[in-house]
Amino acid sequence: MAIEKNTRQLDEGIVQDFSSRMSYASYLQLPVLLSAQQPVSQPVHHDELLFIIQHQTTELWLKLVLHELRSAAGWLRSDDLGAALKAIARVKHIQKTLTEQWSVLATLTPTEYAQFRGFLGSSSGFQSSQYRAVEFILGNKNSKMLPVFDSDPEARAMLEEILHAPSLYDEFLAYLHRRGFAVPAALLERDVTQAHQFEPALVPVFKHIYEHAKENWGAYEACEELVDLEDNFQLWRFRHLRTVQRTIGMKRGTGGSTGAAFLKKALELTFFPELFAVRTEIGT
Ligand code: HEM
Ligand SMILES: N[C@@H](CC(=O)c1ccccc1NC=O)C(=O)O
Repeated sequence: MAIEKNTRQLDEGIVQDFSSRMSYASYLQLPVLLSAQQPVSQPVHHDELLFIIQHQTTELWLKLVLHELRSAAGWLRSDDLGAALKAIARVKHIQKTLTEQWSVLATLTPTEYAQFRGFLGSSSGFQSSQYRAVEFILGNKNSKMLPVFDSDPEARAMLEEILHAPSLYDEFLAYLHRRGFAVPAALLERDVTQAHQFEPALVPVFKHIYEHAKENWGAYEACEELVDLEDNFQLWRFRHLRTVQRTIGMKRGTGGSTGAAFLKKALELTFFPELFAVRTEIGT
């Protein structure tokens, strides 16, 4: 039937009685999800809801990123490169969404934020356990990050587990070793609770992969996927830094750090240094 009065007629079969059936709201636990936005400002500031939802949506996506990256590491461990690459591809799309999402928060002016910032106390994104877990699994291990989670034993235990597990890169290098590539033994036996440090002897391994891509397509593709992951991660960090600069300038952070100056230092970090170093060597 054609549309009449610019109003859509409902199809015959549309289910309407959910007294004993699973509904949208019950499957998604919407009463729990949608009751978790509780502004703390008094009187409630109009813009605090934006601030809360921006963070909560980020945490939801981080939950999926973590799920995918942990699975990807596991798939590499069992030599299932295809499954690992599929998970990483999904993570890359989530990262793009998260980076784009900063533009929503950028509509919060410094004046508006200053009107409710005081109510946030000492809370800060620095205390995000899921964010820290993602950093750890990508290889930016740092046990000094743990004490802020002492009052949250579950979060601390989750982080300790990831700290003591091989990172995604550790798993990739072990995979390459099993496939016959000359990955330095020091890397395969390294203390995985520490941040990965640049290993010059790994660069020729990647040079070989890049220069013989056709014969090593899986490894080559994985290298490029990891470069994308790092690139995307840095873009998120950069947008965070710019958002911080435009909302609080050079103020100290609520978490106690120097603020923008502290965040800027993270832009010097790298997860996969040899994958960037190999660029200099290619074609020479
Ligand atoms: C107006 C918005 C924001 C401001 C002014 C801001 C400010 C800051 C500052 C100053 C820090 C340094 C730690 C501290 O002393 O507090 C920090 C860290 C952090 N923030 Fe934000 N932030 C904002 C929004 C967000 C959002 C939306 C997220 C998403 C979850 C987020 C996640 C983080 C994370 C994960 C860290 C730790 C970064 C690291 O360890 O390098 N921030 N933020
Ligand atoms: N660190 C921010 C406060 C902040 O952005 C924040 C506060 C509570 C929960 C998450 C936050 N996001 C990122 O740090 C500030 O210094 O203004």
